[in-house]
Amino acid sequence: MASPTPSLQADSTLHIALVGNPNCGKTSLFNQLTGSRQKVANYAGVTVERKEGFFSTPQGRSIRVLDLPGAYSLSSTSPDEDVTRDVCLGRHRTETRPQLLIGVVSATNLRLHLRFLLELRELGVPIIVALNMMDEAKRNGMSIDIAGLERDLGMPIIPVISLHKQGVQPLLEALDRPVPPPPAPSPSGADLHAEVRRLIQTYVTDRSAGQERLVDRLDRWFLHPVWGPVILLVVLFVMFQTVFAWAQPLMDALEGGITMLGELLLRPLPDGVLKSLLADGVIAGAGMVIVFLPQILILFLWILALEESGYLPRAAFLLDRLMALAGLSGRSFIPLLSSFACAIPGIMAARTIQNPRDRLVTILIAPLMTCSARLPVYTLLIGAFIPHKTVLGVLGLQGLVLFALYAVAIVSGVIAARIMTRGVKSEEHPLLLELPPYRRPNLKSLALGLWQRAVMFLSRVGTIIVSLNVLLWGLSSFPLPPQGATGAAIDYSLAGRIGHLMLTIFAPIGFNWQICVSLIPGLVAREVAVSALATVYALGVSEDAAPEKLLPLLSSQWSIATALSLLAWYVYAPQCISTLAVMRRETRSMKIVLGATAYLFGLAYFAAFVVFHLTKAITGEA
Ligand SMILES: Nc1nc2c(ncn2[C@@H]2O[C@H](COP(=O)(O)OP(=O)(O)OP(=O)(O)O)[C@@H](O)[C@H]2O)c(=O)[nH]1
Ligand SMILES: [Mg+2]
Repeated sequence: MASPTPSLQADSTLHIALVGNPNCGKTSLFNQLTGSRQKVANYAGVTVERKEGFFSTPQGRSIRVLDLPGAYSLSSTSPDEDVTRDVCLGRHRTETRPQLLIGVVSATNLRLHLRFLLELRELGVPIIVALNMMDEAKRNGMSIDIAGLERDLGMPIIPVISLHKQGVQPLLEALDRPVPPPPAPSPSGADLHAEVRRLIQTYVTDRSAGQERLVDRLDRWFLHPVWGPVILLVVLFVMFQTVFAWAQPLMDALEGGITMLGELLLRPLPDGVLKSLLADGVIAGAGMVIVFLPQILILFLWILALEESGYLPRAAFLLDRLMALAGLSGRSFIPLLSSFACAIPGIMAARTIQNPRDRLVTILIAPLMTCSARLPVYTLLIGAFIPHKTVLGVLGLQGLVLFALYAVAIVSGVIAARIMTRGVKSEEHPLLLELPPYRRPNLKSLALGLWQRAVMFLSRVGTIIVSLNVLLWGLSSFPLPPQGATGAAIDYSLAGRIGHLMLTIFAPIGFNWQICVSLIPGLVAREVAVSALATVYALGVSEDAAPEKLLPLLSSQWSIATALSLLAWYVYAPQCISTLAVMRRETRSMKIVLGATAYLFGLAYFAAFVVFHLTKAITGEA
């Protein structure tokens, strides 16, 4: 149940915090308790900052709860774990020490998680143990003598399943009882590992012990030195193929719908400024971007399913050698992988990296990983310039080119990192990655995740993209052409003039003035370039010419060299203000941000230049 504002209840509110190892289900539990939708995924290091929530127990006790980043111990060495340590020790700058800790422990990983719990016991703070993932433990044939363990540990233990509301009911009820006294610490100098072994031997029966588990059987394939990388490649390949193949019918339908809606809305309006604003500024612009919703959702469906499946840390393990080539460790993999959705969470996830140099390099190359905002630009250009045909019988050429764009970005990231680290090996501890159990993605949470993405995307279109496009429309429509002018109005406008001026810089890489105009709003957010192109071209036709669709227009007006050059530009250019802002926040250095911006724009220009001239030489275009 969501609760009233904290300030009203400040005095009587119980302050609790969820503490435990990474991936034990703290955020799942937090979401069930508070009704929030914080990110949950099946790998270690998902939560990197504390999150606050409020709820009340069945009997009306109001509670403030903190979800903390997972930690292996209280002697942390990475910025995310620092938060957890500081809160637990009462040393945090803004948080008071919680009155009660919920020690979250996964029943499927007691060997590791009980150790941290024993460390928490030393703190002298009341603790309730939430023994999570009881469903999985039962399925694995495990049984735990909870009453015995509870007595031995001196802390109440509440079995929970954080996948659904009923699963956490027992914990809610426990929170209605008086706060337990702090547990007695272990005798000083006790060997915590030995203590954990004793506890498990005494209270846990694992009927599956000795049998080969599904995890091991799957890992034999997924981590195989030859088959592992082959499977990884196939997974990525299929992913990009489906982005085109599955999305096409949906995109066509959306496009048809938007065109119809536009006509319906615009028909009653007289020709003039208002009609042009709506048609060329809003509908052409926003419509052009909305069409890409299916592709973005398909990409996210894959990302969410992979995140939940437990496969990602395996991929990190396989790519450890590639990371070593870049002078980084496998620990940089997940932050970089998150950057494929969006560089912002990726840069934040770099907090899980202990070594400061590795962390900085990871942050600096994160914007090179292909975020989902590039997808509209990529697919627009691929759709216009790459023929829709299959090669080798089954592979779509368009999907193949998309795959290649991603691959180029990854290789560039590796090279950039190698230059920054000068190939010096990472001093990060050797990769001790936890391999989580495999899990079938839950359909409900997938659907919810996709829904959240769709809402986010549409609200971005409705806010940033529409406003930038309206602004661009204004710049492209005024000042009005002089009396008796013959060309398109945009040629006389401010944007038209700026575009022509920018040609001095961009003509050498094959950009025309329309592309230059679209780059300006595209600096704020990448997708805007697509809607901006739609607006610029819509305004570019003279009054009596019939409006044309953007795609055929581009393929008839641009040379392939220009299209490929723009694609190359988009692989590298740091056109996203929010990414630069997060970089500033995470590194606390404007110098780093300026350096990153300069190196990324430099790379973009260089790559576009090479691609443009190479393509021209190959195709023999003038
Ligand atoms: N079967 C099962 N899965 C669970 C349960 N609780 C959580 N999970 C899954 O466990 C994984 C990790 O959950 P999170 O809530 O992200 O774990 P966390 O402790 O917040 O992880 P970090 O933020 O990385 O420290 C996800 O795949 C969840 O769906 C449970 O009770 N049963
Ligand atoms: Mg979490």
